[in-house]
Amino acid sequence: MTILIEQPALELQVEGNNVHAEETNELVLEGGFPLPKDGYMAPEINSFGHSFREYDAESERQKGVEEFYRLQHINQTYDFVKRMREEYGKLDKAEMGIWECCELLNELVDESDPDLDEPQIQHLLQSAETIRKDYPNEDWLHLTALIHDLGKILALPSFGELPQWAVVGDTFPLGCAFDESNVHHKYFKDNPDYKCPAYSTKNGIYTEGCGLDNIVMSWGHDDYMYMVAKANGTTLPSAGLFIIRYHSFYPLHKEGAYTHFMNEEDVENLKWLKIFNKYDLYSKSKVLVDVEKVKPYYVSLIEKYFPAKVRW
Ligand SMILES: O[C@H]1[C@H](O)[C@@H](O)[C@H](O)[C@@H](O)[C@@H]1O
Ligand SMILES: [Fe+2]
Ligand SMILES: [Fe+2]
Repeated sequence: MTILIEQPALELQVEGNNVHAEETNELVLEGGFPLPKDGYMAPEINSFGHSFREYDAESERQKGVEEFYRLQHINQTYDFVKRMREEYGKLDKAEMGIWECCELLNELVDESDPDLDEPQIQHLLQSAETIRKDYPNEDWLHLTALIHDLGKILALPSFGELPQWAVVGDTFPLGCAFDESNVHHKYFKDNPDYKCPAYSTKNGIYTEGCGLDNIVMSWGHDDYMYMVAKANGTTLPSAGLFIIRYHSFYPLHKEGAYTHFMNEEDVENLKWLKIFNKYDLYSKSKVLVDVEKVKPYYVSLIEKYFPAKVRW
């Protein structure tokens, strides 16, 4: 069922290369989900003058990004992920609040990202502030955006200082064939799993429709943050947790690969992930957010959805 509700129009806002088109005045309710009509006009080029996620274009970041994917594709194996899940599942690395964690990302620059070379705290706030403008009433979505990349602390010394190939970049399932839509797919041929017959068919060790929850994904900030949020009893809705866990799974949400593993709940949650993705990707900009100015709002959301101290 689709219900149309009148909504006040928002003004046109232009910030650097981010343009928010005038919001349409209709809010579409589909199966209980309020989905504003496509109001966000994404910029066409990134801060380096290229299209977003252009992995082959010659740019100042291209070489480093490709080398990143070479290492990631060789080293992420089924056994490696199992070990990581066990180690980080202990949540014995630190105790701290969510905002404190955001501040730790002040220093970290993501080597896998062709579109942004700013510290990660800026990316968190840029995506949260952009989605907040278009979805003012979905506060869970603002908080989801704020925390979706917090798992990148895995690269910091007190969290094991994992190499970036074990922290960032797009994610993909292990235990089945690597789909060709993965960026720089060619480097998988040097992954030990590539030669393992049990992992080389379309379904591999899984069955169709088994649900993404049963799939072993490459290890990184997504699965780690999902683990942390869940084990600490967050009250974020299931769509928020799904966004956190699969936002780097571009082969699925952008290319439509691996969709045969989804179950009904995944299909519902994927709708929100696709919305979120626009803000995650296209909000990347050289125009920085004033951290102190927006802090009180986000601290209030953290209090609503998380305990004061979180185990990491
Ligand atoms: O380079 C990006 C990284 O910055 C993101 O945090 C991750 O979610 C993406 O999937 C990845 O490709
Ligand atoms: Fe991410
Ligand atoms: Fe992100």
